[in-house]
Amino acid sequence: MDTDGRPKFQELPIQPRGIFWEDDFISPEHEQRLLSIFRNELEWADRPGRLSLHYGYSFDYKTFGVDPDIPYKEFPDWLKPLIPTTESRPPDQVCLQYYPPGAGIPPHADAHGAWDQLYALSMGAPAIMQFRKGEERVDVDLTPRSMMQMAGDARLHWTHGIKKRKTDTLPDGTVRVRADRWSITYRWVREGECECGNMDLCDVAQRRIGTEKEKRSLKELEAKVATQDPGACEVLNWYDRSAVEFPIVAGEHVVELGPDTSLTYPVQVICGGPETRDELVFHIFTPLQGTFLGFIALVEAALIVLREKSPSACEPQQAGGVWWKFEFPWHGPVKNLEDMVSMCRVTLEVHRDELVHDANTKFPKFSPALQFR
Ligand SMILES: O=C(O)CCC(=O)C(=O)O
Ligand SMILES: [Fe+2]
Repeated sequence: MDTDGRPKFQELPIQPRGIFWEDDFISPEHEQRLLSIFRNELEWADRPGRLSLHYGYSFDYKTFGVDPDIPYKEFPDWLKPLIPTTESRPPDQVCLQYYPPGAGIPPHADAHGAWDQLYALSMGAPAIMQFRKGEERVDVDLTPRSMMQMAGDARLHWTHGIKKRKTDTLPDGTVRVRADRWSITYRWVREGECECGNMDLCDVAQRRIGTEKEKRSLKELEAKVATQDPGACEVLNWYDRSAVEFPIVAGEHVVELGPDTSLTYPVQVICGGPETRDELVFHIFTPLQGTFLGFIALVEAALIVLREKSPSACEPQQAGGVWWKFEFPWHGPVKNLEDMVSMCRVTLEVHRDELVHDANTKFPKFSPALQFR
């Protein structure tokens, strides 16, 4: 691949096919200047784990395309020279991510329906990315200053992820300690539909077969939601495993899930208000129909974790106004529930009504106004 005169941008001779690579996309001096900007000039959320900042367009969950209502966020000056020039136009969405030691990203395939091309630039400390397909595992060392393009099989038919751990073991047995890593991922909106047909990984393929079931189950689910019995533990009973979609449920709060808005699932959580003081009502809304099966697994995994960590938290009478914080460092359809359970972070905060405001400030992501228009 040498479309713009950069002979170093070459496909790695490994499975999965489709990983194109360029070492030294930036110089060590350039990298140092960037790290200084990332460390000193950017505003990062104050919480542990992987953090993200977004540039360019935002994603609209209804159309699976660019959201015309969210203004385009110009690429900052430091970002402009880092844009790959191997595509015919600049990327539509760019995400800068910070991985402190121990942070990772669960195995996933970036949404096929929304995005076409995908590139990632690595900076700071190296980390091993694992590609997976069925039982196959392939480790790729994301060395600093390298630019990787995931195309073809690597993009569509294998998942990729970075284990959440503090060391990586190299092929020669050396144990390498993780340190701060930054990556920039670049995404181009897909024009047309993904036709890969991979039922495990493709949200388009899943949506196509899910649509029929959704229509059938929608009425029934609407009725269920209207008369639903409040209580967190009821959530699992709200859905019929064969049903694919919940109807839109009016709610007050939207929680961001996933590493960036492109891959974020909006979830509406209704907390006990004055009329439902001692009840916990937990509503889930996702217009991302194709990935909803994955989403159900996600919620299920979260609840398993939640029960294990604090069984009594599931008792509605103890709630009296509850803020649920679901943090899933995950996006894309779920294949492996075990991975999900080990990766998802669920925080349950119990508040009295008068503390709701505090919770809002503490977790600004709960505020729909801040996060989603
Ligand atoms: O950090 C990286 O290099 C890749 C992150 C990633 O897979 C993603 O954001 O989808
Ligand atoms: Fe990814």
